[in-house]
Amino acid sequence: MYPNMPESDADLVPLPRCDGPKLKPFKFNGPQKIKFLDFVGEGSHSYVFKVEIHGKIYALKLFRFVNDEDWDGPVMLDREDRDFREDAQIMNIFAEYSEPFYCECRAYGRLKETGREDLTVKSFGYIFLNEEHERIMMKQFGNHSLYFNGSMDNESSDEWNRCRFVGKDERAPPIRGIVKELGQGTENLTTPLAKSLLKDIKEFQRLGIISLDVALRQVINGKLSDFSQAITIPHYRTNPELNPNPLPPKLACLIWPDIFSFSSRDYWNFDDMVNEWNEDNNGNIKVYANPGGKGCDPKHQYNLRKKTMYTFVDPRKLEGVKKKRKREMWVIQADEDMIRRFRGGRGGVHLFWGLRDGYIVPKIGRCPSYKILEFRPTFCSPSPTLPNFTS
Ligand SMILES: Nc1ncnc2c1ncn2[C@@H]1O[C@H](COP(=O)(O)OP(=O)(O)OP(=O)(O)O)[C@@H](O)[C@H]1O
Repeated sequence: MYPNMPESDADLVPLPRCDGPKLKPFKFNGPQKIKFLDFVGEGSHSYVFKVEIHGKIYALKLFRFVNDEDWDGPVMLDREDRDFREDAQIMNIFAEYSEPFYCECRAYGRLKETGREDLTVKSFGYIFLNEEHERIMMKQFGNHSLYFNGSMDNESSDEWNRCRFVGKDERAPPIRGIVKELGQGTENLTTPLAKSLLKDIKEFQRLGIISLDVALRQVINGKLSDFSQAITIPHYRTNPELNPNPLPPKLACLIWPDIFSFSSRDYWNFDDMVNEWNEDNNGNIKVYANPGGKGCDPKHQYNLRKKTMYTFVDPRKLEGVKKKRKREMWVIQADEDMIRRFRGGRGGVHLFWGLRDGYIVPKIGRCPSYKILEFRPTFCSPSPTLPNFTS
């Protein structure tokens, strides 16, 4: 699940290995040589440093080995008695799509392959920090109480998270990092910035990248810059073809409301960001995704007469990578139950997932919306075919 310490450059393959976009390794052109200059910031998944490599300045985001309950893997999703934590194979199937480091690799991979790196701060590839640099970094920034083993505010008391998957040589897996352009955060939301961020959210979604954790603290150089929770298509949450083929229709039907919920949530978070800014700063920014910034208040978001709900982009269509782009909203038929689930702006329909025959599948018995979906097959919407990025 966590890559082992590489024995040579040949081990540094584009990651993750699962279907979909990948990030290449950073090119050191020789042995790893990083000069740590400053501590820049931290988040729930990482510590970020200002570093110098070959005379150039970068931001280096080093990822924690977050607790299994805190990422979209079998432990968080399944919540049943069976303990997956020590099963590297099972953990890996999910991790390659959903563990924070891989989430970020996949999102950056998609931006690169589609030529849309302009949407965020530039990434120059991933690194595995070698033991010498880890020692130097921990010593140099000891005053920041760096703790990589566990989630923020919930650190594991021992090295278990990281060290349960040691390689043949018994060495702990390396700390994983992504080298990025060093930028500047902002505490100031303005109308032009809000407009530009809203436009960017739609662009990310058209490229099949959602769950953007939209918040002002994520904005670097005027761009959303944290993809540690991003879902990038193809993903088991969005693509039935990653599941047993053919996926029984009643399972395929379960998939899209989940992704509709994630897609909408990016806009609710955007509206929250604007509302919070206005409240805290006596501001008057009027840029909202949903009418009046009221999220999923049915009065605004739904046309109750026609019983439709919408979000702005169907990310599965990957319109952003096509030559002729359609700018259609994603409009769905809704029933009272679905509307009830979205009411209040934070709900939606989310699935539980599990493993069957090595594939990730929705768990029927645990799916709150199973009944609705089973009896209303019109809710099914086929997953579009993925374009071939290499052609
Ligand atoms: N490229 C960058 N240039 C300058 N500062 C950065 C850069 N990337 C991140 N930072 C700083 O580091 C902090 C943590 O980064 P980031 O939000 O990417 O980490 P995270 O662990 O994924 O956070 P979160 O808890 O929001 O998911 C940011 O809030 C920001 O202050």
